[in-house]
Amino acid sequence: MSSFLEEILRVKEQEVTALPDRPTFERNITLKPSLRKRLLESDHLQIVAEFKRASPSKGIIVDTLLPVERAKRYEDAGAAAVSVLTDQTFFRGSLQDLREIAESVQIPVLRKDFIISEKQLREAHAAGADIVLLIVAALSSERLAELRHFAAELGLETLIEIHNERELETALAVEPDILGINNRNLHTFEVSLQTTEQLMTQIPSSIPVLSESGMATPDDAQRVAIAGVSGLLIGETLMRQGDDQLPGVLRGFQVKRFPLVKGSY
Ligand SMILES: O=C(O)c1ccccc1NCC(=O)[C@H](O)[C@H](O)COP(=O)(O)O
Repeated sequence: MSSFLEEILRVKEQEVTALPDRPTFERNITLKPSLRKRLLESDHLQIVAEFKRASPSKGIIVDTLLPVERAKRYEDAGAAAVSVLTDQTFFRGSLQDLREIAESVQIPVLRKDFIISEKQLREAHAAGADIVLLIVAALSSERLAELRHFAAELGLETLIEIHNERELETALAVEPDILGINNRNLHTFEVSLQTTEQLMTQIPSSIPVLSESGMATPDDAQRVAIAGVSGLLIGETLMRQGDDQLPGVLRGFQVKRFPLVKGSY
């Protein structure tokens, strides 16, 4: 395990210990339409647009945007879902960001965090998330299976994230709703789209795949589209766009899928 991941998991263990078994608030909105379904049915790459103030690799990205305002702009620009980083210590996010966004948009909302406990899943559900991230590198295969199962019981879709072949095997064993290939190396923070290109050769076409991290231009989207992904998870590039530029930039990433899905020929 990378030392960064070890550090973040130490902090998560402490946070989880302090969490109540059951959230002190209840979900007050219904679940949104399935992202998995949209990924499977669309003939263009679908964009999961991330609300990301800061990151371990870049420090502060932008701290002047309001979560609800930006999420609504993502939705208006055609994003398929909003990803909300809820980690405070390393990404300056919060569960409050997620609650506010989930109450304000009609597209599904992903809780992007380092989830290691059922408590966090209950909390995500109560706050209004529709999808949760489970990172294979952060969990034993047994815990991954338990958390995946519990998320399904709550009605949450799972985005199961991998970085390499070994993690792919573990992820496939738990039948992910959506598979995420993260192009960012957790040891060096370097980003390489080759990670997506290489792993896509081993993934059955029945599983919708998001390529995550490092998407800067439509050429990047085209590259991973050719490899066969169904969508992209994009944070920094979208966060850095002004309101006027955002729709055009987001549209630029919505390139045609390969192989073209049934009905789109
Ligand atoms: O973004 C980071 O620096 C980072 C470092 C270590 C673990 C995770 C990290 N980011 C979480 C993500 O997966 C990204 O926020 C997401 O894929 C979007 O990436 P990008 O488009 O490159 O902002």
